[in-house]
Amino acid sequence: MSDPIPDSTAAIALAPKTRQVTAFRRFLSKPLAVGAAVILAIVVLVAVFAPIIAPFDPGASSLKDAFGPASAANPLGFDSAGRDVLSRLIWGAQNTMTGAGIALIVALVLGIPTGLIAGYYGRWFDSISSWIVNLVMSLPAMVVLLASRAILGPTIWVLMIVMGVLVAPSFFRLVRGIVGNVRNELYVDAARVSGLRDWRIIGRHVFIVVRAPIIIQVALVAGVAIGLQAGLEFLGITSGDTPTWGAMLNEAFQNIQRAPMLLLWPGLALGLTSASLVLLASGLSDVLGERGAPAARRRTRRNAAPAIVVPSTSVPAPAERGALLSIRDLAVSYELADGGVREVVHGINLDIAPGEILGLVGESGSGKSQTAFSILGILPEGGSVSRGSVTIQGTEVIGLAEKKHRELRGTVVAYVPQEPMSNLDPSFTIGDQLAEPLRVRLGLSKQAAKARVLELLQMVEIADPARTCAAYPHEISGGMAQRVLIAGAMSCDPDLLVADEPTTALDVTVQAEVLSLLRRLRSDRGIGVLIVTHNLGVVADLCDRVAVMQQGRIVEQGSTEQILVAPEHPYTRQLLGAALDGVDARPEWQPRTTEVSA
Ligand SMILES: Nc1ncnc2c1ncn2[C@@H]1O[C@H](COP(=O)(O)OP(=O)(O)OP(=O)(O)O)[C@@H](O)[C@H]1O
Repeated sequence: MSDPIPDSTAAIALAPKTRQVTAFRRFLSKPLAVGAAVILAIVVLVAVFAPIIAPFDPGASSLKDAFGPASAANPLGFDSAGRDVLSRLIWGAQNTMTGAGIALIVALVLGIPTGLIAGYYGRWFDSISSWIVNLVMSLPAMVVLLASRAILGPTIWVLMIVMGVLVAPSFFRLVRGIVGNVRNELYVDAARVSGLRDWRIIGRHVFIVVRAPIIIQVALVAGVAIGLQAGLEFLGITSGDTPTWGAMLNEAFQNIQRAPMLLLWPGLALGLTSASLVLLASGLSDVLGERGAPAARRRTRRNAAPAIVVPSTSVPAPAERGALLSIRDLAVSYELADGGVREVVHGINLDIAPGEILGLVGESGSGKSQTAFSILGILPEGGSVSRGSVTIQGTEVIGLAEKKHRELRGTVVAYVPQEPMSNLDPSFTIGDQLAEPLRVRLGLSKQAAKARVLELLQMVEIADPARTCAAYPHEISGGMAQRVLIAGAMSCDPDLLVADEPTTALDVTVQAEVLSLLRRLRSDRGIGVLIVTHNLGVVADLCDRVAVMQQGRIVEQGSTEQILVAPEHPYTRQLLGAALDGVDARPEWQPRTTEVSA
């Protein structure tokens, strides 16, 4: 069957490098930012090639030349010690940049990893690191630098390391804040469910989102570091031995009456460099800001509804456990803010045999997703399995070490989530995202993974796999995105597929196609499927058996035919009734009466 939405594929031809090119073009359209980048590039080149381009030794002095005027050999004249001003300015670029670089490197090394860990994991690491950061931020920087000078000596490089520690909190806070939001993105959950390790998820899916804001922050902090360094030198807090722009300013200021021009050159260099960094940061923030912002689609934390105790209905626990999936007496609980515990799934039993499709139906909040998450071992924070057993192919997964559970995810049990678009990382092409688990989990080479991705896309009936492979998520339709997620779930050839409302976000035609795809995968590959849905149409179309959930309990289960045709439990009847409510009853067929005129 071909994809009915060919329009999206047209856009795909533009795909992979378009974003970088557009960002670069957008940058070029900002004259101030481009000018600033050019000035900074010149300063950096001068700093790097200072030993080659400086005409004289910056420390060589000749008292007879003190305050000597400009000449062809010394275009900017001499300072109070008879040193060549141009050479000192050139070396000053190198030393000033090195000082700012040291502060930046220390700040980045301290701020980014801690911000990533605190934002991603939260808990005790976040509390402790945030406490330390608040402490550092509450310290007056100048006082700390003066104290450091007294203890560690007047060397500028040592003071720049201290400055790096003082500015590290700005990176920590930036990264922690963004990562805290991104960790709730569905595509991060999807990466977790596909069995990827945390460090890989952080490195690949999370870090990419903070990259742009970090670049902008680097430009701003570099300006601050240069300014502070110059301030320290100007106040004479450092030894002043190293030719830096700040040290030149200090020396010039002492002789302002006699040679005011000496202030001009280091002042101009500092002013131009700092202003360029600010302008560059602002330009970058315009250009990269849009890409850096995390997608606004987040999984919202559901509101806990008050617990309603309903009498347990007698659903006999099957005597034998299902060969593929077997759930016995599963209960899921959440910790409450007041220290109490709320049980949301109350001891359910379910079984799935290989090649069987089981529908888990029930109204919103009945516990369907909590059951699915328990199987996958991805219950949200605060939730835990409080009792019971879940086995997949005979392996008990409750209490299984996270490492072992991760090994099962993707290869034995895979997940097809509800919102296709939110589960794809907007920063990577479809091909990249599908290849990732193949390379990491199955150890395929780049080439082999690419070939397998094309096969997978073909398997889920995507019309032009090569184009889709090169497309970003925003360049494909919702139906294609759902197929891509199914392809991703099938990539490591699992035996059990857990699909959470896989058709809810799709229109009716595409829904039908996705259901037929799931049916075909079952018959071709013999996988078992647990499909979570509130749509009885999906159940009728796809499932062999149905379990009906109400308020955390399974109130009835049986074959699809039995549940739909002869439901026993009042709640099942109510569900069926609700499904038919709102549908206009079709009027009874009447033969058309045609009046024949005589
Ligand atoms: N993070 C959470 N913290 C506390 N309670 C939660 C949390 N997530 C879900 N619950 C509660 O668990 C119960 C079952 O939720 P679940 O998500 O399994 O329902 P569902 O049947 O899948 O509903 P839907 O069809 O709307 O997704 C609900 O009462 C919900 O309020």
